[in-house]
Amino acid sequence: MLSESDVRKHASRESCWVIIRGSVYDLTSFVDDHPGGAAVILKYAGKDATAAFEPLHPGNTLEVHLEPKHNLGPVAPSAIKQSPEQQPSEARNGAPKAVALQTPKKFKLSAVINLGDFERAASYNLDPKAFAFYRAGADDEKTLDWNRRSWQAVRFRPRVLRPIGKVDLSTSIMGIKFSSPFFISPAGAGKLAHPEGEILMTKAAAKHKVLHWVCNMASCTQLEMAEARAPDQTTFWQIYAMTNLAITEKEIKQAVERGYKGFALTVDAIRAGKRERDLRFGVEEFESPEDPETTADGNTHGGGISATRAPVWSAFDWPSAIAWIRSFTDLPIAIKGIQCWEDAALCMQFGVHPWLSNHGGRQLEGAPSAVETLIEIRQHCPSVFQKCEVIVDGGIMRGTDVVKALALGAKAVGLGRTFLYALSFGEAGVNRAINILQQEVETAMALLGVEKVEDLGPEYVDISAFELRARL
Ligand code: HEM
Ligand SMILES: Cc1cc2nc3c(=O)[nH]c(=O)nc-3n(C[C@H](O)[C@H](O)[C@H](O)COP(=O)(O)O)c2cc1C
Repeated sequence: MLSESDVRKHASRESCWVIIRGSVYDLTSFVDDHPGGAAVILKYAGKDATAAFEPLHPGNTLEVHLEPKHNLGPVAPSAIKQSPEQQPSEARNGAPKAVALQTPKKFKLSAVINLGDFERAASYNLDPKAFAFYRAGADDEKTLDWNRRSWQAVRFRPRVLRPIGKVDLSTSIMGIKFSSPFFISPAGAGKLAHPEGEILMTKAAAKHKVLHWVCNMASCTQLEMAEARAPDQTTFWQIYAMTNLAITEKEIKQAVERGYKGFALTVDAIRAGKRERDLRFGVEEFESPEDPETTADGNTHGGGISATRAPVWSAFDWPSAIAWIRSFTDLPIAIKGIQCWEDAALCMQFGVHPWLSNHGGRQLEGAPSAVETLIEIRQHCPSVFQKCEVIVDGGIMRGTDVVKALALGAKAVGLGRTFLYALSFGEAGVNRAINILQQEVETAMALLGVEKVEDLGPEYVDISAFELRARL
């Protein structure tokens, strides 16, 4: 059986062994193919990576992505005792799988009265590294901030003295009826917030009949999340095309078999954005003498948990991407990461739905917010709204933001971070986030003089702030 000292000898890119769940893996040939980048793996070369690995990966990742030759067998029980300082903070706090529940909650769910409170709560309650991973945006995080502020720049044009009774939030999204026009956007690593991970989002979504658009980078498996569905619940699946397309193809086929009824292909992440919050955490740990070296060219290994995403398949063009995904399913497809009207028009041409998103400001700093892209489409190619369902996300913090998006032509409005933060309180947190949003949307529609989602239109909003910007 391999021992602690055996593993320690393989702590470099040239020979990289790690321990995960008591087994030794030789990742030397895998390091440069790792979808989360080489740096994170090299940081744990020669050490036990279980605590860092678990919350970020579905339970079957090792079986799906590694060949049997990578598994060198079990490690002797005494292997790799790290000092508390060397361990990742989640491991220091106790059980490896969850970060959030190991520390007493400082910010109670009962104190949460709006969606922004979930972020404040998470900043108190979550492990700082986990919070940084969720919160991070690219570069100076200006796009992340702008996503939020851009909804505020849209003003309402309310109508009064209209009889308003029950406000009906229900709508259909890609052919399926839901109780609300907002949904849980695909966002991974849910076990950083709660040990049960994203299945709790599926359960809360079932309770409220809202859409959970499940993420393929989730920390629960596709099967677990399918099994968590209520009998009458519909969920959709999000895809990254990985360099090993065969793996993604299998994933899509299984998603169809497992009853996912709609798909999104995410196309805005062929490289990872430079998320400096993550990098700073990496650098802080990196300075310990145990960590890998800064190389002569000034690069560092171990630069944060999402710093250098490697191989997402980046050779697709429009015809090949759509033909590829269409060869697996006739179900509705959205292309996630549309950021200009020309690409929205291409979605229309190829019979798919445009999902206006800049990945929550995590990718290209300077990218437009979904508001700006909605306005562009209205100006240059309004037929997109007739032929496609336009989906949006990014910076939605209020019911009023949802209503503004719908008025500008969106069919469905996603929220990413908010539901991850809410998940730190378990299913109850996600339930509360949905309740808060439903109440805020309901109030905003009533005050606007509208009873039904389909009655919202551009006459209810004033976008002159954006026209002024365009003229300058
Ligand atoms: C040991 C074998 C490992 C395998 C087979 C593996 C596999 C994967 C795969 C397949 C993904 C893409 C997500 C998915 O489709 O499931 C991923 C993402 C990722 N992995 Fe690993 N991984 C390994 C080790 C590690 C380790 C030790 C870390 C240390 C923290 C790590 C951190 C990450 C991160 C940060 C992401 C990206 C998450 C994101 O940006 O959303 N991985 N990994
Ligand atoms: C921590 C985190 C992980 C994410 N993971 C994914 C993912 O795996 N796939 C994807 O298409 N989008 C992913 N996103 C982007 C979200 O789907 C969504 O576009 C974004 O969060 C919306 O912005 P918001 O967080 O301001 O609501 C992620 C976002 C965050 C914050």
